[in-house]
Amino acid sequence: MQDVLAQIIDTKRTEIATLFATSSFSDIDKAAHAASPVRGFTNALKAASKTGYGLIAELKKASPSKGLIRADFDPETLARAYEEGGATCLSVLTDRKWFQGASEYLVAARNAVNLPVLRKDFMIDPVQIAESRALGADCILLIMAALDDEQALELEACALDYGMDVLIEVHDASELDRACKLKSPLMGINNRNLKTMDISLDVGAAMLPLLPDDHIAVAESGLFAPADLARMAKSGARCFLIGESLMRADDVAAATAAILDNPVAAG
Ligand SMILES: O=C(O)c1ccccc1NCC(=O)[C@H](O)[C@H](O)COP(=O)(O)O
Repeated sequence: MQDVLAQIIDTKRTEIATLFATSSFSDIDKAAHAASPVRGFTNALKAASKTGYGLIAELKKASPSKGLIRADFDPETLARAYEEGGATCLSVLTDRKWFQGASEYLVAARNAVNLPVLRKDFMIDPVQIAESRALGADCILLIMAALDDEQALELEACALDYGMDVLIEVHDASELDRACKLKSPLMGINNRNLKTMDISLDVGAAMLPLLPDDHIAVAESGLFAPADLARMAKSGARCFLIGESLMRADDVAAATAAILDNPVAAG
């Protein structure tokens, strides 16, 4: 039995074959060059973390580990609530099979706000990078556990050529070593093991201090309360990626403000 990440990557191979059956790379590349200008994702996080926390708030309808997370999932409403609550950037899951996401959600969410947007999907081929820019994405995710060094370099170069930022994601020290050979300074430490789906904040606590000083650390997954952010902050993170805990809130704007521990925005 394959691990979860390997199964998701198999899905991506099938999706890419389907995409190439109907479109050429050059069609998608043209659309990427015609897309609306990028909003600076890394710069927004850098600016936010100078005075407080930077938050990447995730639109996540469902997940392999939790099933359906939010039934009344409306990307425009949720994006506006995140912006109102003080999020710095958005992350939108576009994978259909495993997360009940959609490319359309990214377009709708980005059009509803002024925040930079990460396309949260599983990138293994340059055509997905071009497609992400064509959809309007400002940043893409590269998961080191899903890529070899050559693939990571190629995909990062492709994203940077389109002017997008890249969030590199690691879960252990050997992935971090490999990630440090890339150019992007934005480094996510995922508390979730994507192969087993186990979550432990001990991962962030141990890994965050290992990041070189010229990198911007993003603590990802399993963050449910201000105390969780405080624990990651103690280990060096000023930026956070949060999905499930905010998606489950009745009042998403208030929950966003509250997890940032920002009483003004929380009203
Ligand atoms: O969320 C999952 O179950 C999952 C399973 C397999 C691969 C990736 C997965 N999630 C991606 C993420 O890491 C999270 O969406 C993101 O960091 C937010 O995490 P959370 O706040 O715990 O929803």
